Amino acid sequence: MQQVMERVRRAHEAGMTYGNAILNRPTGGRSVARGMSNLYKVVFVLGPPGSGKGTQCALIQKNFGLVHLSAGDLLREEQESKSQYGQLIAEHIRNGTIVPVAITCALLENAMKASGDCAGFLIDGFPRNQDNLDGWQKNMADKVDVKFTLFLSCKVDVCVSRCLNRKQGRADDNEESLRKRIHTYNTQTYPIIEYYEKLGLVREVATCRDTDEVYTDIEKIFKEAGF
Ligand SMILES: Nc1ncnc2c1ncn2[C@@H]1O[C@H](COP(=O)(O)OP(=O)(O)OP(=O)(O)O)[C@@H](O)[C@H]1O
Ligand SMILES: Nc1ccn([C@H]2C[C@H](O)[C@@H](COP(=O)(O)O)O2)c(=O)n1
Ligand SMILES: [Mg+2]
Repeated sequence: MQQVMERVRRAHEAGMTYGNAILNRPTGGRSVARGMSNLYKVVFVLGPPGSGKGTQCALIQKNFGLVHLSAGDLLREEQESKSQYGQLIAEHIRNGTIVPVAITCALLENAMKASGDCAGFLIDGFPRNQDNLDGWQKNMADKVDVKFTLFLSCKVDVCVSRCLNRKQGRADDNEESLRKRIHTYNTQTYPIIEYYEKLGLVREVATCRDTDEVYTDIEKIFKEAGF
């Protein structure tokens, strides 16, 4: 994981201020924007913790050639890479609160720039609150073409049970963190889904079903969207 972040870091040229520190941010290498008519396609993937975002994104990536970027995974990698933001990120993850967008948006943009050619990006777990949305609009809106938001809906008890049985050693897969993560989802993330819904940009798929059944519905959505 550290190697991935190092590769991403080497692509950086300029600094981005955040608080008293600098989070390096790429300006060189391949641009995210590929001309006015050829912007990278982006699909946001949102839903409660454990709804199956990572699981379904892996299938979409495999079958449609979009690159899966999980904001949570990028933050965990950044934390593990002895980043100056490691402690801040760890605290947010444990408390189920949302890391300031300057960090997350820079990680996402860096990862996009470091990716090879692809059909687009699946941005999993972002934008997760108003701060995420504002930061994205400010820094990325004119560089990408957001096709839609895939909303994976699922009952809370099923989500919690999946996370508690996930066994990936995540610091936040415990009952206390999950309670906080669900609260953050309900109060901060769901309003973002409602925002995209008002724009006619939400495609909802219920995920309290077998993985294959869920994916069949998702596949139709991506085909209809021209992927
Ligand atoms: N449809 C499904 N049926 C049963 N188990 C599932 C299903 N989808 C995912 N899972 C399992 O539930 C757990 C959580 O799935 P996943 O990691 O994809 O969720 P997530 O939405 O990315 O969660 P988080 O927001 O916490 O990262 C995993 O162990 C996964 O294997
Ligand atoms: N946009 C984001 C995405 C994630 N985080 C932090 C806080 C989340 O609870 C944690 C885990 O995310 P997940 O892997 O469940 O998608 O990562 C954030 O602060 N901002
Ligand atoms: Mg996930």
